[in-house]
Amino acid sequence: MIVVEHLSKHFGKTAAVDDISFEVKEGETLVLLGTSGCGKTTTLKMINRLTEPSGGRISVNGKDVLAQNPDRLRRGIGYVLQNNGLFPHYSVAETMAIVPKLLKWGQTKINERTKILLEKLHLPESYLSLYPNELSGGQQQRVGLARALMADPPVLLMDEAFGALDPITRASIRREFKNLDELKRKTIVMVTHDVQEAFEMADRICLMDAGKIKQIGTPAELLFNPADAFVASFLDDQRLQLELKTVSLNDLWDDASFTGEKSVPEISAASSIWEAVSFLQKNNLKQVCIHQPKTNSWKLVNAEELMHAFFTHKKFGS
Ligand SMILES: Nc1ncnc2c1ncn2[C@@H]1O[C@H](COP(=O)(O)OP(=O)(O)OP(=O)(O)O)[C@@H](O)[C@H]1O
Repeated sequence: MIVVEHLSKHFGKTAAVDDISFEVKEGETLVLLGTSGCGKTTTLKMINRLTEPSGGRISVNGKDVLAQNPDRLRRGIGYVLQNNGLFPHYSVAETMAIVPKLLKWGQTKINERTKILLEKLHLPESYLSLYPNELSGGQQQRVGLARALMADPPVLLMDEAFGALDPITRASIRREFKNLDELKRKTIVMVTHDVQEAFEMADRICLMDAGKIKQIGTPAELLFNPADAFVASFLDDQRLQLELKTVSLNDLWDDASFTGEKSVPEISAASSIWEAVSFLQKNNLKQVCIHQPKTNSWKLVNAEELMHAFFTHKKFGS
């Protein structure tokens, strides 16, 4: 879907992006992760030509982006800006109508799509007349996403989309966004410097440093097969939490000695260990029943057995 080949960007003597190549498959979420100044935003902005590359090639859906009219290209790629990027003098309704108007949609179609997205993003219709300064950070974030989704673009670029939010709102909004059906169908490239966020949102992570790619792979690959010492140490501070979020109940299914028994409450085997333990804690439960949809079977487990299985799991246990 998106193919980046030998892409570079120099600002004077600074090589902001230095000969990087990667692909993003259709429907995949790729997270560009790395410390401040490593070239994430510059990479993202070259995909929709807000920044012109110094060298290399990018194609979206088989078409070279440099061969396309930049305005037309951008109308087909949703973009959620750092700190929302909402225009202060545009109401929510006007903000959501920006791209549809460029695409010459009629007012009825704009109203219909606006209504659908407000509902999906849990924004009341009464907000349509409000301006950004009348909205909370979380609400602004929802409007920023709604604006990017109006024309239902197949590709979405998100730059530190949750950056301006407090940690609790940030975690709950990104969980909500991850489960939005509108986002599940899209090819997404997302920039963040937040490791936990990257691990929660990504199908694959592209870890960058000083304009180069250090490793690109699934969260589990980066955690359990780091390409080098830089990758390992980048994740070290938060390793335990990341492992608990990455290893699923499915991963432990075969070698854990849980009791096979059907009961309620139930949790899917696709859930992470972190989700299972949080579920037990939040609901003040001693045991939870794991459901394995593939074989339609169940296993009963308590928190102690779960943690024991996690720490003795053979494939991981770094
Ligand atoms: N317009 C510009 N002019 C000059 N230098 C720039 C410009 N944009 C970015 N840079 C430089 O390029 C490098 C990469 O910047 P970039 O914004 O891509 O990093 P980043 O990883 O997204 O960082 P952050 O998370 O802080 O946004 C930095 O050294 C930055 O100072």
